[in-house]
Amino acid sequence: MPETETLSLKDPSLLVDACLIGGEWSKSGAGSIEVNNPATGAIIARVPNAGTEETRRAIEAAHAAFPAWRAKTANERATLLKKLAALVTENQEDLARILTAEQGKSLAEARAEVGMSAAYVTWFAEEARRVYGDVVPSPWADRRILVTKEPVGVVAAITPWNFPSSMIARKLAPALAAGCPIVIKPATQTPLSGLVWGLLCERAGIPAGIVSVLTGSAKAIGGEMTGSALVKKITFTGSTEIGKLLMSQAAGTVKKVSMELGGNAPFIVFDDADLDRAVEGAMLAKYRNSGQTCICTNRLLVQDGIYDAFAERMAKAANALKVGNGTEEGVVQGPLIDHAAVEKVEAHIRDATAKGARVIAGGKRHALGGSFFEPTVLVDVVPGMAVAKEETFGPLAPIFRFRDEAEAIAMANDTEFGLACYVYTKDLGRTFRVSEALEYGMVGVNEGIITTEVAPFGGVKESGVGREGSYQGIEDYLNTKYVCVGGLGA
Ligand SMILES: NC(=O)c1ccc[n+]([C@@H]2O[C@H](COP(=O)([O-])OP(=O)(O)OC[C@H]3O[C@@H](n4cnc5c(N)ncnc54)[C@H](O)[C@@H]3O)[C@@H](O)[C@H]2O)c1
Ligand SMILES: O=C[C@H](O)CS(=O)(=O)O
Repeated sequence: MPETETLSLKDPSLLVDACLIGGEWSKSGAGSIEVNNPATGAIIARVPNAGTEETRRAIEAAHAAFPAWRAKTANERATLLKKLAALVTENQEDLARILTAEQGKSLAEARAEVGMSAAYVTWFAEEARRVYGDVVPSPWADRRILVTKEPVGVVAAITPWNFPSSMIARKLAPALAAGCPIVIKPATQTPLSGLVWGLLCERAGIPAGIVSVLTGSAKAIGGEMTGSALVKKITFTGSTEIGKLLMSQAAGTVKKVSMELGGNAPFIVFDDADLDRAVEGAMLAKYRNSGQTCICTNRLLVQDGIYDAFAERMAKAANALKVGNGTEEGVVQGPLIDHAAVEKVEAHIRDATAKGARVIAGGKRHALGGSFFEPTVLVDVVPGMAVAKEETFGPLAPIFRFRDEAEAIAMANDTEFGLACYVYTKDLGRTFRVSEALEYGMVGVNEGIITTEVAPFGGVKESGVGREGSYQGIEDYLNTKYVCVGGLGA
């Protein structure tokens, strides 16, 4: 029987173990679900196992609250969102501790994620007041052409465990800014960072029913969200497999969809790159959140001339990473989310080494046990190995080699995914040639960390549909309306 663990919080009320449904805190559902700390296995909370009935109530409450919310001025919504951002910032330490306890990432990364969450809310508080329309020159003397933007209505959001706070922020903020209510289902593994959004929205003065947060059966909640005619948009962040399922379920009522899905990011290093900068960037792009981010590099493509030097430096840097409980000072690699994640990393290492790859750093479960894994580097990796095609989602850096620009581009694009990619070179012409040839939604040039609320985040191919963040991020929560005003006389 796992032990229980009490988190040390300045404000213990931020550890919320009930669902927010139409402004009411509820423990309704089929029993409860344990929330475990992946670093210790301890139970940190139990949350409701809500299902279809609770979801229906939340959707109906959102539908009822929508007219008054959309009738508020953009400035009134912006003011409430700024209060919400201030509450996130004021409680950053507690929110980070809750996040680390249920997800495992280091406290430093958890603080950064909470900071990014506040940044998304602040950004869309500002964007709320910039939802512009158009007045178009009319082809008719007696008519005028107006184009306006209107909130789509009730939004349903389903989010992943790897960024359990910021993935909610970059959906909740544009939805509310645009005038839409939202019903949120956080990941089963990390519900607490989701439920607390409901509490903070309540404390910010956002009206009852505008934000609901439900934990429980993903299939039942998702089925009600995608099947309800009252829900006008589905916004999902998670695996491509589940994204495709939700898109098909949403088709029945022709809902708008935003999909932020899986990745398989190539990290391309040319002979002329700044080697130290490339290794630094690769370490960030690979091992952030112990390799469990959608834009983590999944394949390192290194040109022949610097292959050995790059691999040696990567191995040295990987061996220097401190692995442990995210609350420990200096720890930069927490546990993987669960044992299935560990088994996937092991399967990719087994497959690659069976086909000729060599381990030059890590390569096995960490001595700490549980779901801790050694930061690993493989060399002599070639296409045809599982790591070339499958998203590892763990601390595994497989290094492929390439001869020239054309081969690098062909290797990088040889995947059904198209989320993020990285290119290291000092050559300006090559920067533009390669960036333009790569089939991805985002390109980091000489940078391993590219996420910001001001830029459009999203992918092409099977990495998704739509963009989050930037001025574009609010567009997905708006409908366009064309108004032709006639009978005006010459
Ligand atoms: N593109 C991005 O911005 C982005 C960000 C984070 C994670 N991801 C991707 O997400 C994956 C890892 O996250 P994950 O393991 O949580 O993904 P997942 O798809 O397994 O789960 C994501 C969410 O979907 C829910 N879900 C699962 N089955 C469902 C169903 N049948 N109906 C409704 N909801 C269901 C889960 O409970 C969770 O809330 C990786 O592929 C990663 O690349 C993408
Ligand atoms: O896992 C995917 C997230 O979108 C990571 S990021 O924090 O937005 O880069």
